Amino acid sequence: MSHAHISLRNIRKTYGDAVAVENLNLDIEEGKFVAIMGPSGCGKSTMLRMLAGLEDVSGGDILREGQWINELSIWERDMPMVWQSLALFPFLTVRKNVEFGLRMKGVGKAERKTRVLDWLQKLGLEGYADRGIDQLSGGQRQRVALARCLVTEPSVLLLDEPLSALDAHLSVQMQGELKRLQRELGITFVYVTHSHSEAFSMADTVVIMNQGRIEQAGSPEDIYLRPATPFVARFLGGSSIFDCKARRLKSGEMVLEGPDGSFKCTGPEMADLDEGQQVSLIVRADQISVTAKAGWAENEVAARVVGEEFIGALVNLRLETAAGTAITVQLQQRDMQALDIEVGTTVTASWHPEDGHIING
Ligand SMILES: Nc1ncnc2c1ncn2[C@@H]1O[C@H](COP(=O)(O)OP(=O)(O)OP(=O)(O)O)[C@@H](O)[C@H]1O
Repeated sequence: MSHAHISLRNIRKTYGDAVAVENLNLDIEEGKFVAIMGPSGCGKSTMLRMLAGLEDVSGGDILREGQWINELSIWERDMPMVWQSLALFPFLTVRKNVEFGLRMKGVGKAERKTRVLDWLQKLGLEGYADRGIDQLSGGQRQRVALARCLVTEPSVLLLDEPLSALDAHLSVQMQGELKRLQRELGITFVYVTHSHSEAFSMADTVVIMNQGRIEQAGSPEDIYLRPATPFVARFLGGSSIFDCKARRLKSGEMVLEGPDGSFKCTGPEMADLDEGQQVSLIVRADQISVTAKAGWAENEVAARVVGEEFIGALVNLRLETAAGTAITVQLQQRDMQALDIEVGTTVTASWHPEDGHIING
């Protein structure tokens, strides 16, 4: 029987009466980059700390290559963790910081020296070996923290928001370096982040958590194109969510009806709907068009412009329907100028029936 590299089975963590993680099941394949996302307090760090052995589980099993590892110590698990605060020793040099893990493992002096130099080189730190930690930039410190974990050549690395203390430019640079290292070394990365761009640009699998549970786990494309729950669609942002009920017309065609009108959808999910079934119709911001006049498209809704945000060449236009549904539309700046609209203007938002995505509930 083949086993996932790491499996979490029905993992639960409680602190007194408070439940931090509940019924959490996840299989992580070897050499994959798994990003864990979710709102603050949803249990991301707790899950990572349980994997690392920094926190006991209250229930469930952690398996590695099919072996039960719940009771292994941090050192025996060999899944080091890099986190935002880095936890470097400020009184030791870069070289001594990186060497630390090898000393703990009882690696001999000569081998320690070679391996430390090798990793300092791999991370572009060879000129900094004898510097103190306080003489380094944020990005250099981040690399020292990574080198300190990677020098022990673990097959799994746990990372808790490792780039969140860096400025935007450095963070993007480190994202590229992290992904390259992960791919070249074939290490499994379990990476907690608040940043959508970090998760979606680097991960093979994105896991979205909510209130201690997993809402959806899948490829970035899957999660982006096919959010499984209204929560995931809301969490990712950039989509409009219409509450609807399925209704069969006299013609036999199924439509989606709600406070914002009656909409057509040609997605494969339509065939499985029952009359009266409650669904959420999700339409991405880049799939919605805005026109000044109505009567052009199959799916249309009138909405008032309530805000606009300029992001480089794009504009996020925020609209609200008479029923109070929030609609987000992404436009090119030049298209926005051609529309000649402002906050308070009423416009028509429309989309093609094949562009809607249906979620139960
Ligand atoms: N030592 C603790 N004692 C009591 N409650 C805790 C403890 N550690 C975490 N919690 C609670 O467990 C829940 C999950 O916390 P956790 O730190 O895992 O969330 P998170 O998703 O990592 O949040 P953030 O994104 O803000 O870092 C929270 O409600 C938190 O308050």
